Amino acid sequence: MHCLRRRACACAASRFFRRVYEVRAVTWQDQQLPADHPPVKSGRIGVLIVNLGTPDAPERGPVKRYLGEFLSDKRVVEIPDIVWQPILRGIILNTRPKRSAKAYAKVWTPEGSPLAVITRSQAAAMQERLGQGVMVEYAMRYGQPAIAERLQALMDAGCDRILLAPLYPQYSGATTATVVDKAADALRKMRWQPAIRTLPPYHDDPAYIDALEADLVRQLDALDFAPEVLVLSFHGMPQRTLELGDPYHCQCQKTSRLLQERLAGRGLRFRTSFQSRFGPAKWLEPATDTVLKEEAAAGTKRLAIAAPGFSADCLETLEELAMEGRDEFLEGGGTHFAALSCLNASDAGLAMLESVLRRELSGWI
Ligand SMILES: C=CC1=C(C)c2cc3[nH]c(cc4nc(cc5[nH]c(cc1n2)c(C)c5CCC(=O)O)C(CCC(=O)O)=C4C)c(C)c3C=C
Ligand SMILES: [Fe+2]
Ligand SMILES: [Fe+2]
Repeated sequence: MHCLRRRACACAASRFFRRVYEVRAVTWQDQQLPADHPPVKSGRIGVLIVNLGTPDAPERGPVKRYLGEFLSDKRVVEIPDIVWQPILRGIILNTRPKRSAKAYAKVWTPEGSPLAVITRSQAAAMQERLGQGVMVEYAMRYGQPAIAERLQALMDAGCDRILLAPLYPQYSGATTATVVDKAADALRKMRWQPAIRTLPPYHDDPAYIDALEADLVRQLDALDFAPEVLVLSFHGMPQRTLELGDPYHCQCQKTSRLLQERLAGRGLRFRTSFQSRFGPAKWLEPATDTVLKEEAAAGTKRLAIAAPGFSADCLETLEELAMEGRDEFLEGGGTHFAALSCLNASDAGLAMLESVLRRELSGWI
């Protein structure tokens, strides 16, 4: 501190403190920046859209890397490392990647994994709709583009207020919370942090229910058959997470109830179910595959299925529901099956995203 005040002094400590002082002085005294100083933040607003993540290619190696990161997240698999890591590294990562890569190959597009392609187009559409006053980026919780890197990109562009928007309508520790944790890991390392807001779950938001209603009605009306049953399938979670207080199950049930109220009067019967069971523990029930088999066995001939909890079509909807689910239902005796698309970058979906983002940005824009 002594050398800071004696600006004529040329000792090393003085040179160091003078440099620190000059940088701080930008805000304190509005002095000129040194030529090599990084750009000073200029008070822009950023939005970081985040989804789950997906492998870089539908091949064993990239799928193994992706699953290794995903399934090592303690928010996703809540088993102590000493027990879980040997199972994961010794068994799961030696068997599952090959099988999952085959499944990914069935849904892969020339532009890449559906989840990545759709998330990218949602971010581009939000940039267009929110205008130049807001900078929109997207990141993935697992894999690329990484949250820390895109947060830094927003800050480098001058954003000092950032809305972190995990695109999960229903909150769960394994999805929403782990995105916030990962962003916090990056923020923890920053001297000068941006102000952060997070997008709350929007499972019962009228804008979300409106969008689902409009998009599902549009798709149901375009079918060449009239379904008797509409299955609303949500991603599953271990039953234990519900018992420990995770609100995910209740939020799925609420979305389902609100949607059924909107679609009442269309002559449909509704089933709510949970898909993608993983491992031997008990998961939320009823399981989607069980419901499809039950319906077929009970004589239902025409069935449609939608996945309202997924903001973008992905392996779980395009392969598990639209391919495996179809086979299960038709092999059981059903005659007509339709897997309806997620909101994706539909007009209804984008209007809903814009509406929830604008609400969270209020006071900033
Ligand atoms: C313990 C395992 C898993 C939990 C818990 C889990 C929760 C969960 N996942 C999603 C959304 C998605 N999951 C996707 C793929 C996927 N999920 C698991 C396991 C758990 N998910 C695995 C192993 C996989 C990979 C595919 C496979 O090998 O079967 C995807 C699709 C990703 C893609 O690349 O397309 C999404 C989306 C939610 C919303 C959720 C909890 C609420
Ligand atoms: Fe999953
Ligand atoms: Fe519940």
